[in-house]
Amino acid sequence: MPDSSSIEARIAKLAADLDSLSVDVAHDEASRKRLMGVVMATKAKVESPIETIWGLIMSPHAPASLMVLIRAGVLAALVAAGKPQTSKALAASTGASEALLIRLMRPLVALGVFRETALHTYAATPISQTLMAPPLLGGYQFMFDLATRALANLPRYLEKTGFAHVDGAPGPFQDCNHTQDGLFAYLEKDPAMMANFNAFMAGSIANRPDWFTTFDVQGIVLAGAKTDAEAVLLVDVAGGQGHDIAAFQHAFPAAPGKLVLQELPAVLDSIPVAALAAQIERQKIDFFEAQPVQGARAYYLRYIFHDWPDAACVHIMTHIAAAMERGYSKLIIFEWILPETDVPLYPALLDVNMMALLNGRERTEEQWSGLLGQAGLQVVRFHKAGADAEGLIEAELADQEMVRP
Ligand SMILES: C[S@@+](CC[C@H](N)C(=O)[O-])C[C@H]1O[C@@H](n2cnc3c(N)ncnc32)[C@H](O)[C@@H]1O
Repeated sequence: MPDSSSIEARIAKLAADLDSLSVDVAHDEASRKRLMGVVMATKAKVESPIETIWGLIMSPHAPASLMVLIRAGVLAALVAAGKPQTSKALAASTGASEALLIRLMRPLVALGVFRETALHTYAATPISQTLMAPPLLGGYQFMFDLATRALANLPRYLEKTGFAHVDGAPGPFQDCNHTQDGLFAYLEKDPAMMANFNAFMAGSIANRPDWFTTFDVQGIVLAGAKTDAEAVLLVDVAGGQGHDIAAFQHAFPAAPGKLVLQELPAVLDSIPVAALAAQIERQKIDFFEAQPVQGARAYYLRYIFHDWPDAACVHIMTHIAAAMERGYSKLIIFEWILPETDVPLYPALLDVNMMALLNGRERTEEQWSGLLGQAGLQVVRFHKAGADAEGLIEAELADQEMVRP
């Protein structure tokens, strides 16, 4: 057994190496991710099972504390101040109890969300400053209020169903909110939370790259696209407030054909007129009804199918298939393609999130092929960007006769 002084010396050397490495990888995303993977894998080996279990049990407490400070206006007040604030001053400016603030600040200071600069005096950190960005602030509130509530209810709900697979409404979300509504109908009745959700979707989630910077858009969409005035190049089906198609238009200003953003009426109505370039046509739709654009080069859907159980996905896909031109139109899906084994933590967690919130799911290649097949479509190619990233599923009308809705 190595003596403890040599172990101490090795730990000190490792700490120093990690410290300098963390600075060196700060601007090299691939190396930074690799280092994070190594650190997490090492943590899992070094941590005792009891520490791991206790970490899981205690993990909701910090997000709840932070949510209170967001709602009470403390986060915004601290970030806006740009300098340390006492608990007394924060309590006076927000109306929250000073004793409450002091208690909730403790775990967040321990996690580095805020900094304690003196007794009961706090300052923002890069974490709290970053959290003020609308996509993150909206996303945090949406996820905490709706997803976390549905997730907390998941065990009780599943116990009631005899642990049946979640495959449609009513599911955990309906059960904990005592509603028949799905998430999107629910959001329509809560405009403030819908604004949080739309801001969340509009931001590039966790700095994920756009599909057109990762995949071969030239080969998949642009090459062979029709150039006549009426031709539609790309339909962003359920594209939120248009952030994705706007970025596409910005990246390919000379691409031939029209760009169409389709969404539910309430979402389209929430987009200011000047927010999107005039070249982007807006169209109100319900994707459970007939697809109004016939024969587009590409029907693009990002983060749509994981929101829905299989039967609903086939329904949506069947309507798109009915509008596609054989040998020309493509269905392009930008979502996770789960590996069969060793699924990375983030998409594995997202799958559980989809179950609790939307009765939806993430899918493997085999599951994607099965769904598309039921809608009269076939996979041309699964384009992958690594196990820890979303992939692009390129599909076309299947060789056999198309299924009509
Ligand atoms: C998870 S968001 C994805 C939005 C966007 N594609 C993105 O990646 O940011 C799902 C979107 O589906 C839209 N949606 C839900 N039900 C719909 C329906 N029946 N018809 C059309 N859009 C719908 C929602 O309004 C929401 O913007």
